[in-house]
Amino acid sequence: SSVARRYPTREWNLHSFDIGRPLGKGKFGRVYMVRTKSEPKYILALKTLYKSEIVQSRVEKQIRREIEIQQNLRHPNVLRLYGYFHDEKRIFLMLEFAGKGELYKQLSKHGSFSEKRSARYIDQMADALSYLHSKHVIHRDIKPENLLLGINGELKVADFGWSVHAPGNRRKTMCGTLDYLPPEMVEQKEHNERVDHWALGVLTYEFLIGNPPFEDRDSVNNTYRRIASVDLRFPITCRPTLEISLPGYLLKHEPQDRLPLSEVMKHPWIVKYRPKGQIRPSQ
Ligand SMILES: CC(C)NC(=O)[C@H]1CCC[C@H]1Nc1nc(Nc2ccc(C(=O)N(C)C3CCN(C)CC3)cc2)ncc1C(F)(F)F
Repeated sequence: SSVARRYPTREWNLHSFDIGRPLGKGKFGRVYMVRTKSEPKYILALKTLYKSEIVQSRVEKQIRREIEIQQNLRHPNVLRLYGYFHDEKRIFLMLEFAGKGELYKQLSKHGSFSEKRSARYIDQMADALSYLHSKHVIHRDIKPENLLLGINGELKVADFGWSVHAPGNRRKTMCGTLDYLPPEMVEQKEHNERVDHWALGVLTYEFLIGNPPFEDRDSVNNTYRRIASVDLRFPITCRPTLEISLPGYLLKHEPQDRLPLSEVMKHPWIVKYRPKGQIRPSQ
């Protein structure tokens, strides 16, 4: 854009920052809380990626795509990537600092979330996903570990390492949990942005119940089978009210049968817990 031409991004380097406390370990290196030395003093999260590890895991293309995609995104529920720089050994991502940290830590601490908290997170997720899909970006890796919390507890979708421009056909082998994979990815078929609708259904279920719906801790193959057959079961103890119905509309085998995100945001359970007086961009 013309703005970029007039204000070229200034050269950033490690000396531009005061390094604060480590926030934890990312996939390819540590994450630090940092502050810019020059005014205005910004607090950021600086994510370190070791080039050697990126080359070894052959994910250079993925990292490049993650940077290119996330740098162009602007949404309150999507973690900002302000810029990046590198030295001979490392790449540094200048990311938005999420004041309340990692959502999965809250989930494991509480076991599961209340209806109100779950509904508010899912509402924000649906908003973020409809924004991403409007830019033809599929996240493809929605799960609690990839969600952060802003200073006011607002949800921030992060880690675009697996995101692609739709439609996608993943070639790399997946790592990490299978629990969030939809049938079409388990069956290695072509997939589209509806994979994120499926993952939203898994996320809703896990927030409310405390574990993902198709999990089988003992057998990966059985998890595959349960996903492919959409073997969805609700614990007898669960409250047979509205809140359980949302996963049922998203966890459909056929991608086109999954509830559109605009409908998720109008679902009675979501509307019921939306903060009063909160306006939503009209879908
Ligand atoms: C999505 C992705 C997969 N995940 C990540 O990248 C992880 C890897 C390591 C940290 C996190 N990355 C980020 N974390 C924050 N904020 C943050 C994190 C942790 C705490 C926290 O609870 N402690 C320090 C606690 C404080 C209390 N003590 C006891 C334990 C640690 C507080 C704030 N902002 C931005 C990022 C980002 F993403 F920009 F890098």
